Amino acid sequence: MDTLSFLILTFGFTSTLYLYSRSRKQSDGLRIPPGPKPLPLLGNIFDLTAKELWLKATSLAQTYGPIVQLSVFHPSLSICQPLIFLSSPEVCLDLLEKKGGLYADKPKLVMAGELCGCDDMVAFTGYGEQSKRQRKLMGMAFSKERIPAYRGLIERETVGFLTGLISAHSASSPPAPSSESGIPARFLAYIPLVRRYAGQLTLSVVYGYTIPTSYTQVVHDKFLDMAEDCVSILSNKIASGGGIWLVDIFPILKKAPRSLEFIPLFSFLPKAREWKAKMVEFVEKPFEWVKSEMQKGTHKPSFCSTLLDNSNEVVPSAAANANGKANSDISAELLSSWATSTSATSKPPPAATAEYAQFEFDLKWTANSMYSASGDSTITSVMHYFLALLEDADKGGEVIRKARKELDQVTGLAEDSPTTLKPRLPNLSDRFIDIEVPNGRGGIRKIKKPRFPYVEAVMSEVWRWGAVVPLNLPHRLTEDDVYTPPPSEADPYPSPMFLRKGSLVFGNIWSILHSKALFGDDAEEFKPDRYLLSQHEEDVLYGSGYSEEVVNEMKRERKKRDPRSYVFGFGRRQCPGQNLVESSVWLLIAALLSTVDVRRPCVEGEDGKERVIREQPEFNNSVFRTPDPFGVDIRPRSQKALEAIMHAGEGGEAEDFE
Ligand code: HEM
Repeated sequence: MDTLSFLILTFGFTSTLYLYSRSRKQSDGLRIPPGPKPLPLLGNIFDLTAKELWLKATSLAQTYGPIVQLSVFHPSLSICQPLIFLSSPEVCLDLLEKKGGLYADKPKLVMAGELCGCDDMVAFTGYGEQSKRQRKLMGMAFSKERIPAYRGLIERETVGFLTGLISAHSASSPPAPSSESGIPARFLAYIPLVRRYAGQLTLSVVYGYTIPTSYTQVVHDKFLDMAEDCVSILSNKIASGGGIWLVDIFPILKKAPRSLEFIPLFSFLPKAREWKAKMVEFVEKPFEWVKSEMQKGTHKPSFCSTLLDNSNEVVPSAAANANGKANSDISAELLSSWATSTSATSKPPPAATAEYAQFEFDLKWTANSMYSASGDSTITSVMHYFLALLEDADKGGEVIRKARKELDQVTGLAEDSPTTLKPRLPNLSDRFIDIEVPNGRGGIRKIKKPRFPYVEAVMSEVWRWGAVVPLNLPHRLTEDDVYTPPPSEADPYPSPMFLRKGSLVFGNIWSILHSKALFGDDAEEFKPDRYLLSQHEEDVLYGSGYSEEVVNEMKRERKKRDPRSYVFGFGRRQCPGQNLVESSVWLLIAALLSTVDVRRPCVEGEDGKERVIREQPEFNNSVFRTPDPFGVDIRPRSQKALEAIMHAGEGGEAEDFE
């Protein structure tokens, strides 16, 4: 298309849309959700901030109530894109969960999907056959039953991470140069280690790939670097400001000839080409690597290799013929053999059918989605832990003292622990104790009781206080909907609202997790004690003689104040990695609490006096609430703790694969 005809076509198209929209009935006489007044034509674009949009959405909810609508372009235009923010647990539950089928779709974004090549990433796939197939594959890898199989892997990486931390801070390390921010680099040394830990866990599980260097060496790994680059492009560039680009509203813009790309309006086109090339590489390279390792017979069993190796049992038509077994039974057996096996098997290559091609395509994109979604969320959780512990240290270290009181009884890491208790790191089998209590009806209730309630509370509070994905990921409404929200301070007598088909719906996780109504007036503070059970709750949940109804009612009540009910999103798109991070983040937090002290960095001023560096963290990522790098002084708590880490790193528990 030449430049002139392109411009004429674009002008004609937008004018037609505008004229058509002026006569269009929008809401069947019902009110649309409230929000700040949109500007003529432009709508609310100036209310959308690229930085910490969740704060803006929360303050709008205080003014307008738990459902707020902003629009890109004026709501009277049919080209307007409504953005709906849900800021209370009740409305998230009513819409995203109870009406889950209507709200499970994803926006079909021209820029992110078609132009940047992210259409087939799980978080972008529309609700339908493809997303169901992909979620089924992930369910096979990360169901609750599967998680114990990753125990050895999680423990090994936790030890590696601690060893790296200790070595980065040890006195014998060469003095590290100062960073650009003026903070000596050794106080920032934990960041590449967290990144490596998060990446390595998923690389092992998904692709069977092990980064060749140890945690004590500086690491630039091809797959890790690629993931970091692409996830940063995704969340900071492509999805910045809600992920809506002008080309999403006017798809015709994508056809602009290259000769127009020097105009700022069309600068998205060369960017999209560059980003797409990177995304394609990010999906293809690790998957091709697994296949080539399999051909050589040198692969380690992983999610990809197991499914590829047994594709004739997983691909639907083959599975239907295989001994008459249902597909899901075969899958469960198959994955169980993978996670416990340590050696590679080799089978003849599968037949090249359309179904097989579909299976490989799904597998490749699902693997990539798990890999890209797990990195930043895990890194962000760990950084929130360090931020919280810095505040705790400022206040005298009550959190760490209470947590250690519990952990030391098992790990023997206190200075006054009995000598009969061999000092060691915590491991995943320490987490729960199995108890059996009479259920009040002559039977037995089997319960997994947390052994360290305070450590559990620290993890819950890290997730609540930090809010890893504060605005959730956008869902798309597939049909017009009518909803009356519950009364709120801002809207005490709510009337029914019209929610338009095609609206993008954001669950404002941040506002829920920081709600005073739910968590009290001290909701802004980091306070794990808020989750500790009262004596009555302890009796009902773990004591004998209470009926199932009473126990279940108490569980329901506690669930409302459990951050896990919100941090992993809602309904049919809820995070599939939750069970894995429940274990990995728990162990990391328990191990850090047990073994290392966390303080604000100190530097020597020109006057020779020590100066504490106090940084105010900035949050510039628009999807994850990842703080910009901040300095932390991390040291082993004691000689005993140091030896426990070094000993675990030399072998011992860390090699204990199940
Ligand atoms: C603390 C860690 C994590 C947090 C807080 C978290 C949170 C979330 C949230 C809020 C969503 C959006 C849910 C929605 O749209 O309603 C999501 C989606 C997703 N997460 Fe996670 N996540 C974490 C770790 C992981 C891990 C470890 C994996 C994979 C191994 C993973 C894989 C995914 C995928 C594939 C999606 C897209 C699901 C879909 O659209 O159907 N996440 N996560």
